[in-house]
Amino acid sequence: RNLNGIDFAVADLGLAEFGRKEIRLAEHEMPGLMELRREYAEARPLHGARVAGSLHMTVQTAVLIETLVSLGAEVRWVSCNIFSTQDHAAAATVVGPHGTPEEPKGVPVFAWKGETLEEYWWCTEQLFLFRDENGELVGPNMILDDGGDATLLVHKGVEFETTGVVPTVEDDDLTVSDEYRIILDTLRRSLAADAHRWTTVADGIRGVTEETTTGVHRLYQLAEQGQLLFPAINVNDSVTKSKFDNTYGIRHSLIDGLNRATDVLIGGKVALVCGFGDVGKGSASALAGQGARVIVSEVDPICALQALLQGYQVATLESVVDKADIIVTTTGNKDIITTEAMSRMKHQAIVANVGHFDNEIDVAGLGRIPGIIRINIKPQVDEWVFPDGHSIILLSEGRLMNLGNATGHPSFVMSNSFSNQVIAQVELFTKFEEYNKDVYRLPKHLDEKVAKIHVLALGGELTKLTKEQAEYIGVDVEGPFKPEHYRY
Ligand SMILES: Nc1ncnc2c1ncn2CC[C@H](O)C(=O)O
Repeated sequence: RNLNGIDFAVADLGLAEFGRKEIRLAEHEMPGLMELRREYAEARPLHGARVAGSLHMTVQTAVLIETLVSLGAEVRWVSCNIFSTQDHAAAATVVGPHGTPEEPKGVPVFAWKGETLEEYWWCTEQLFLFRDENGELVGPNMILDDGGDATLLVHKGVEFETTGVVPTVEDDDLTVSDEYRIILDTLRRSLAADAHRWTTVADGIRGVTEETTTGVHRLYQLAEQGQLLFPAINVNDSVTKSKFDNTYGIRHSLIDGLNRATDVLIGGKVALVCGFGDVGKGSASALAGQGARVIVSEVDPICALQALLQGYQVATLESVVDKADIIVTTTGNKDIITTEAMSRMKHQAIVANVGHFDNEIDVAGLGRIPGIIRINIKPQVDEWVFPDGHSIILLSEGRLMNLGNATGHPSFVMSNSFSNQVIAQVELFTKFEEYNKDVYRLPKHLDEKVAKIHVLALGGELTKLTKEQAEYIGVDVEGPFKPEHYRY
């Protein structure tokens, strides 16, 4: 739809008032973003920026978007997951703080909870349709990505425009996901309409800032292959992002998701956590905190040793999957939970994924088991009954369940992550000539700056180094306090 010159596709603009109330409450919990608004209010460093954002359209993201706008940016937004949008936040973002549902004054958003995959990729295409002052179509000059889907569309678009052809895949080729077929169809239509569209878009992009582990992995792969079309800042590996959001965010939202989805008692149960990275660590501690007996599976001996020394049993999935009541995947890898594993699970075992993509659990394979029955309990909660009568309870169809079954990480922890996003957007937009087509991280002093805002917001008191102490450990009184290789 288009109202007052703003194009958008959201569930219901009537939810905007409710969304605005929750955004206002969230602002109080997001001191990093509010501090950056104050600091940059004069300079408006993002004036002229056209930011295409693909990141879960939640209340917290609405505060991020309105921070980017307050720094001068023009923004278009989609969610990066078909279940993660909070419809009232999407509505409030379109209406804006000073608009009304009849006369919106906010930001174009194309996102609603429960999109089909076709709708998801249609939304992602809308992201790139900015208009200049003459109303002419113009692309974004910045991407803010979470998982890399927006970046992927541009890169695949350029790849196929270069070769002049979009590959066709056989209908019975099971190695190609339904989702990738939709991406190919999207780009096939795009090439037919304009064979230079994505090349033109890519030429106009100064850089991308990437939110999450999985998206960052994709960027390093593109950079290694020399195929990265523009500079990238890896926001995920700011310490104040991955050591906080990934660990303490999931510690809050995994339990939230399990409780809203199943209300099952977690205490006394056996919980299998696949992966003991930043997300696995937060997941394990949350489940242990509820009284579950936590077993961890890991490929990396260092993470496995950490799990053992924190008191968790470390075993292979195959050896314990028939004893687990709750199974959570956090690996960022694929094919972790196979149909064979699910066929051996306890009756009504709960299967949940908190990795970015849905390929950790073989949901497509589950649907192909002869005689399998899917019983929808409620949105994003399905019971899958096997021919032998046992069933598993699969959350959010194997997609991110903390956002699908609950509302994702809480505001305060997202304030850390999104402060890094805003700083990274300003850095790349204003200094893009200083960057090559490679992947960068923010300097440590900015990481410490984000941390300091949030320490003080929680009433923490920082101790100051004396000049002598600073010299003794070879740092500046004001930091950075640690060498690059320090691991926190
Ligand atoms: N509340 C949230 N708003 C936006 N994104 C969220 C929220 N909770 C988790 N995420 C996912 C982003 C996270 O930083 C990641 O790494 O994927």
